[in-house]
Amino acid sequence: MKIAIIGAGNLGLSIAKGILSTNGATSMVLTKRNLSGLKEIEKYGIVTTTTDNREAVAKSDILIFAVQPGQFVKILGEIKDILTDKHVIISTITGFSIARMEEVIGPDHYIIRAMPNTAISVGKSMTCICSNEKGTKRVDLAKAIFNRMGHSMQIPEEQMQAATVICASGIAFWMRLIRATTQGAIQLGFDAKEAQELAMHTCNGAASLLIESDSHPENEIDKVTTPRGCTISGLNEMEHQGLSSSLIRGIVASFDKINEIKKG
Ligand SMILES: NC(=O)C1=CN([C@@H]2O[C@H](COP(=O)(O)OP(=O)(O)OC[C@H]3O[C@@H](n4cnc5c(N)ncnc54)[C@H](O)[C@@H]3O)[C@@H](O)[C@H]2O)C=CC1
Ligand SMILES: O=C(O)[C@@H]1CCC=N1
Repeated sequence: MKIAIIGAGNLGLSIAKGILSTNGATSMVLTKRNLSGLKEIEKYGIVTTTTDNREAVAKSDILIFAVQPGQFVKILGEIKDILTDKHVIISTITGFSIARMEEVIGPDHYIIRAMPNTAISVGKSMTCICSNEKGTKRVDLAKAIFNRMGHSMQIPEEQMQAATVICASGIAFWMRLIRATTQGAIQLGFDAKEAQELAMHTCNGAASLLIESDSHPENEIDKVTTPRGCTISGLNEMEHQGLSSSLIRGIVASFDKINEIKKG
């Protein structure tokens, strides 16, 4: 697969690293306005870098756009006349609808919107996908690409904003929970490095338990809460302090904000 990543910033570079670590491309062209931050990744034989988006599009079949929303219209305008049937167009741009893309490049292209997260760099992204394709050929290809670097789910376009909050911003939410658990472990006597190791592997174990056993969180909680034991004491105190409530309210605040940004 010949892949171009248009806009190799935080997300674009994470996707590039994920593709490299899963041998997901035969060639990869990365574009950016200033190429100095791409020196490391250029050392991989299949990677080339350029500031020329048209060159990247012409050399590739799969186009992954990862620029800021304000930069996108200009870039689409720049490359629209060289888009062909061979191209699979994938946009990761937050809040930028398929209809708005069609306004710039025309209605005859199949467009995929994908919302990955930065864990894509280590092959563990939760990526939501939607498309204007009537069939499934390109969506299946996009799913195959993102499934190599984690897990994907096809959703209606109306749910992309919510998916952004839960999956893309979600990385930051989970990081803060891991950080807080680490701080608790330090207070209980572990040094900072050990504390983080305990927190992140326990978090990984909790998610893996659910993924691999198809279980429900409360089912797993019941297994570790001894009557009158320490787990239920800790859990109940966390709930008295508003743990679930603050997480839900944070998610809703994030969703309100993303809708406000979309309105412009
Ligand atoms: N950071 C994240 O976790 C996620 C971000 N997104 C979305 O992905 C997009 C990119 O986000 P970030 O990577 O955080 O932004 P960023 O600002 O780090 O990266 C954008 C890159 O595009 C490059 N660029 C600007 N104009 C260009 C042009 N004309 N040609 C080629 N490259 C150009 C910039 O040099 C920059 O490196 C945004 O739309 C964001 O909403 C989506 C999911 C997750
Ligand atoms: O914080 C933001 O607005 C963007 C969208 C998802 C990740 N970063």
